[in-house]
Amino acid sequence: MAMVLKSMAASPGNLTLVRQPTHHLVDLSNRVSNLGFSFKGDEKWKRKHRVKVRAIVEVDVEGLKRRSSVSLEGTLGLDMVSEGELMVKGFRGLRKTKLVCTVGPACSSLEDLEKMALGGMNVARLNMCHGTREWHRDVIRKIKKLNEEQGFAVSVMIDTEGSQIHVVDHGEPSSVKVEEDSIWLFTAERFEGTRPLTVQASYPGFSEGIEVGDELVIDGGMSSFVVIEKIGNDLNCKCIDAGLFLPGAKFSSRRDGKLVKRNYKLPTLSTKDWADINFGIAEEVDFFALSFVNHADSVKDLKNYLSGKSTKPIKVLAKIESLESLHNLEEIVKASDGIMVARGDLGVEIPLEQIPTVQEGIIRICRQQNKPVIVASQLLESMVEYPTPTRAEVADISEAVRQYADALMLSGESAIGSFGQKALAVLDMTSSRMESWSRKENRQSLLNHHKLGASLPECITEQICNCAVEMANNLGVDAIFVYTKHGHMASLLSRNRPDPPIFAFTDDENTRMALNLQWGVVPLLVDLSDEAESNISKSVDLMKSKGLINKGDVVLVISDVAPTRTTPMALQSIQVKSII
Ligand SMILES: Nc1ncnc2c1ncn2[C@@H]1O[C@H](COP(=O)(O)OP(=O)(O)OP(=O)(O)O)[C@@H](O)[C@H]1O
Ligand SMILES: CC(=O)C(=O)O
Ligand SMILES: [K+]
Ligand SMILES: [Mg+2]
Repeated sequence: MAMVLKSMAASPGNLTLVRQPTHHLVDLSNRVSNLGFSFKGDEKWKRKHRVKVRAIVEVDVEGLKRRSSVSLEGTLGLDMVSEGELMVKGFRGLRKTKLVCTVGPACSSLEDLEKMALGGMNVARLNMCHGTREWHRDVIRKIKKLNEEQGFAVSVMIDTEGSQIHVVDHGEPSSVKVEEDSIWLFTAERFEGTRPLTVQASYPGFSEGIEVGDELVIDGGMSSFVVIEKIGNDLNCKCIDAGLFLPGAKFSSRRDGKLVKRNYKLPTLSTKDWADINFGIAEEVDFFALSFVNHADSVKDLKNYLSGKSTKPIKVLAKIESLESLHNLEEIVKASDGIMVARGDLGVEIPLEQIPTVQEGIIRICRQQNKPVIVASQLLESMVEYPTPTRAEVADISEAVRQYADALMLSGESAIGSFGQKALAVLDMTSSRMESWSRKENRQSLLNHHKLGASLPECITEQICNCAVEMANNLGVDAIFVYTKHGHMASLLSRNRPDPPIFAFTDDENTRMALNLQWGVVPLLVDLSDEAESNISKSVDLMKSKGLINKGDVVLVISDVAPTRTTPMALQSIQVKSII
């Protein structure tokens, strides 16, 4: 696969091209979104002078030569990665599945973050389990700087530490081998240094509800013990399945093969979590991912807190990673703005073989309830160390895409791995390939048209979106345009997983950043007037002038016009426009 930059011309002005694009083009395969163009100089100046910079790019994808003119003019409110991708791959080539990357020491420099953004990162995740607040602040500011100065639109997510009874410290910095029949003491006692065959639990009440004869399963099966004696809060345990003890290992307990429900009455949000939430509010992040949610109430509490405390509407995602959350799933999904299937900790709490069906069930409920859903953990675990994925990992990613998850997430692969960008490229390529393959199957029936709206106007909006997607698919239109203030119609369209991409025009920056997580939605930040027709013609003209839509393209347009003085009726419509 070869890519050659043919020619490039910049209009006069004090704009500086700071990097030659060829370097990115060569090593990042067929993603011409990875153009690597970046400009010094401030955004306002560029907008004011409507600077035009065009590059002619010739791409040789599997023997098929395509020539494209890539416009880097001012801003259409379309992020530069989507714009580049649209130019080269066309409407059908846009990836629908969104990508979330955990930022850690391996990718926290400005340069690495830029490469991740170019590689298709839609959302950057910061795990508050690690690093200092200063470190996180620095990363958030770098991402915002890249967005502002280089035309990216990467959203920021803060993932809380949460208060799970988790860590069992065995006193060693690395893993410890556990021999069959060896006897170990699990204690909540705090002591300096190490004692042989002794592990410290992080919480005094860790053994509550655990009885003699129960099984302790470490990290979902790394090793297993049977409880032979209970002395106060401490447990004497015999290893019945030899294996490993990793530092910070987690455990679940089972009785007669069934999980023992443990009710530690720990708050979902600890004091430290609340401080991290305040930090996220101050830094104006876009999402909070709430760890170890057990009940809808903790989601509601946080949402209430945010509505009083944050001027910016920050979305709250609930992480499903406990047995209890599965019992309260529907309520939690209803209360949240989105869900993360946190398979890492979930695999400690439930038998591993249940994860695939649980994942599919969660995705189905999320789609029914119209909430975006992220599939997380171990998607490309082997790539933390190796430059290629296992075939099983590629199959796992493909299955999550086929199940129509909104987003896929990298954890250690990007945070600490040696091949973070490559792992991102694997996610990108695998999901794009699976999307185009499964587009041929009509999966709309899977939705069973679960009715969401309670009031008539809500039902009308929902029906319009359902019908619009059916029409768009049947007509084979190139794109769907929707004009939306809060992103509701865009998400209702996305819920139906249409064949064409959904371009969501909004004048609200927060809506734009929130839509980054929704399947198939390309959010654009534009000025919207009360005049629906003028909004439509303005955006079509802009896209045409930038060569993003062409003569002969067919676009399905959904507009939702609130009543005004001149038009006292609310009007929702579907139009089909042929570009001339
Ligand atoms: N900011 C960071 N600083 C240092 N290491 C990090 C950071 N973020 C992630 N890591 C490392 O990457 C690994 C995987 O990251 P991740 O945060 O996704 O862990 P996780 O255990 O899956 O998440 P959670 O703690 O929410 O269950 C962690 O074990 C940690 O070693
Ligand atoms: C992502 C996360 O928290 C987990 O998988 O446990
Ligand atoms: K976390
Ligand atoms: Mg977790």
